[in-house]
Amino acid sequence: MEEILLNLNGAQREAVTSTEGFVRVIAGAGSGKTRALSRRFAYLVNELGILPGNILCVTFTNKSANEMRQRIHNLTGDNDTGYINTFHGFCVSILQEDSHAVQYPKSFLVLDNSDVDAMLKIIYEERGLTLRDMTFSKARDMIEIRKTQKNPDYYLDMITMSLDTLRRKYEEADNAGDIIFYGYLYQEKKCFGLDYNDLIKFSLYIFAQNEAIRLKWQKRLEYIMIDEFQDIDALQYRLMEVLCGYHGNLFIVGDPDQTIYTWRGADVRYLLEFERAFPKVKTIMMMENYRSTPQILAAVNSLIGKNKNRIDKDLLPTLPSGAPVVCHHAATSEAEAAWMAGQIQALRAAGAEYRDITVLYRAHYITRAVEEVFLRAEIPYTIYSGVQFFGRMEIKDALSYLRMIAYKDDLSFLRVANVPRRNLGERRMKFLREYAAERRCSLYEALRRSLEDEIFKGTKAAQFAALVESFSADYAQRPISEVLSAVLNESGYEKMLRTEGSQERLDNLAELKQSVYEYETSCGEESTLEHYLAHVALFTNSDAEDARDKVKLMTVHTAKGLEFPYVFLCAMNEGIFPSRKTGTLQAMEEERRLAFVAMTRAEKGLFLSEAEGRNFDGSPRYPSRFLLDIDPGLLAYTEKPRDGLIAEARDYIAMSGRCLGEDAARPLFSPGQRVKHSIFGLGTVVDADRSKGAHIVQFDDMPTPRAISFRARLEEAQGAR
Ligand SMILES: Nc1ncnc2c1ncn2[C@@H]1O[C@H](COP(=O)(O)OP(=O)(O)OP(=O)(O)O)[C@@H](O)[C@H]1O
Repeated sequence: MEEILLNLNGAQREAVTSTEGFVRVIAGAGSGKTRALSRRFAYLVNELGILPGNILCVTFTNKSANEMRQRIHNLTGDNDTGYINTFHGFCVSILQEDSHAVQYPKSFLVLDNSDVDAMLKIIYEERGLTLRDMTFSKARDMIEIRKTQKNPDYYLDMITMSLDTLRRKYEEADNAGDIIFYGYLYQEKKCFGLDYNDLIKFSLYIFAQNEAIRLKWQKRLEYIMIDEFQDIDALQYRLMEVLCGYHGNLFIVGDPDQTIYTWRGADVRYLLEFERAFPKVKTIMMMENYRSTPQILAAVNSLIGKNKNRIDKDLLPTLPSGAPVVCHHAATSEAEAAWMAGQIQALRAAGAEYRDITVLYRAHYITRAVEEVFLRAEIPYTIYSGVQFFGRMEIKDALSYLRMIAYKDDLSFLRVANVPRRNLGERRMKFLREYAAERRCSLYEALRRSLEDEIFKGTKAAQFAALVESFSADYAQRPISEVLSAVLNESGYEKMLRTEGSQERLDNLAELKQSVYEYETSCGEESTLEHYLAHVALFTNSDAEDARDKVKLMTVHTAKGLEFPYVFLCAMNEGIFPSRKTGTLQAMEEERRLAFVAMTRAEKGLFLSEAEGRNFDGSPRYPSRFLLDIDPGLLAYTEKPRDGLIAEARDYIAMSGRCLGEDAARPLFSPGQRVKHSIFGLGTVVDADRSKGAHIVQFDDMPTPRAISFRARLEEAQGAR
């Protein structure tokens, strides 16, 4: 008993030992939620003698489920760790046992995105649809929306209709939306496949239809615990309600400030209104933070305090004082990365390991500059979310186009000849391979010589050859950046990505173009295409060995729930973080929570940075509003942005704030209040006009009043005229 409660504070002990009834823990970042949750599991098993198989512990990701399983195994020594899983994972357990109730076999398939795409491909081919009718990514979204919102009862078709009837429904569909939707349902049923929505819907259906099965699960789950409750969605909530319906022992933990999945249907109200939904709810608050230094906590409290829709609560420090939060402004992304590299080397010199250091960012494409600098500085790193920049499909494709122009080699040919589709499939490739082997020439040469052959009728082989020839003829006289842009355009490659709706890939290509441009401007005479290709080859080959001591690079979403001794949060610029896609006040608050999640990952050191430069659309890059949100007294600047830049940034933010409707919520100066303008000096507010977005001010040194836009900052002033 003592061991289980060892090193827990009062609130944590209470959370661990309050086993019966409905318990809600509202906890701050780093306040030991995970510790409390795993100890509670151990307490139930070791102290109360509950069987692990009668406990359900729901986590947000598979990764945290694995970690939780490990922790609980260490605490209980029991190999049976019960149901520790995500909601979807748990539904797989339900269906593996009870899918017979819907006439599905135990061996049903759980579908992932690539399975869905494969099904879409069949439907498009069968019904003559093209990406012009709907891109795959749009089709996947459409299916998701129909399943969750428009046709929430769709699963009844899957369960109750015979395969033939479902097929007929698909065949009778006459518009792209219906064809794709019913085609997909048919394909799913045909292979007994279930996607994430189906897993929960099917489980709920079985529970609703079959009381015996429902009671079996309800009785089995004597205790239910749910982590990251702030990100629960409606279906998951419904499932939870059913599952706890017999014993009524439900324990939930969440932090409203860490809601970052609203865009996927999460609803923080389930956490905030929990006590209204269930009887006799006990609420425990955990605000003491054991992770970060008081300096880091002061900065994050200052940031999250700027969100208007939140319960006011500060994280309370428990650790001794540490280093100040460092903030750096750089002239370019490269300079920013170089600064980070310098700081990392300094941390190493002071005794830190590379593995203690993590670089966080909002969007994948940010890693390009960081990776280049780290490679040069020989800082070992590993990317946790997604693929390394130069290993990404679209980057490899784009570089292969360049190589095709310069070298016409077989590898590049194989990579791009049929991307986008030119009808050069396996049969024609085989023909080229045989031709090339016989005549000892390259595949491209083989193609060029056989363009007239019957086999290439109806293909775009001739256009491809013409493209390569025309670029080969004059690339040496053109800047590489221009060649790259032109070839991505004329080859149809970018168009293909646009039709697929792959915005992230397009962003990555824009980043590649930017890097080529920087390479040209910094290399002078040496900047030939061949030189450039040799230069990037170093990056593409660099993912070989896997030593353990490495700096980690990951997106903020991936970092959820993790902690690291030193955190670098980079590219803190408007348009990146907050993302340029942020269109509403709510979304902006979610971005701020995301920044909060990022910063609260840091234990000993937090380094914030941003760089001037241009966005992909050519607009200037400003420091992020999230940096400006933090009380400047809490940041130690190694290099501060110019005052002019900060003023421009504030203007920009004020303007974009108006688009978000921020002004509607902004407190105004009231008539009679004294204010100070940076140029006009002291004055008295006559009126405030929201529709005009301006205060009317009578300045002391002016004969008539002026309307001063909300964009200009007026400061509160004391003293009568
Ligand atoms: N009572 C305690 N005394 C000392 N250290 C603690 C205590 N509780 C938790 N910790 C430590 O504090 C850190 C944060 O704990 P944990 O990871 O459980 O937090 P969390 O609430 O899940 O965080 P987040 O929501 O930010 O991901 C861990 O390093 C943990 O070991």
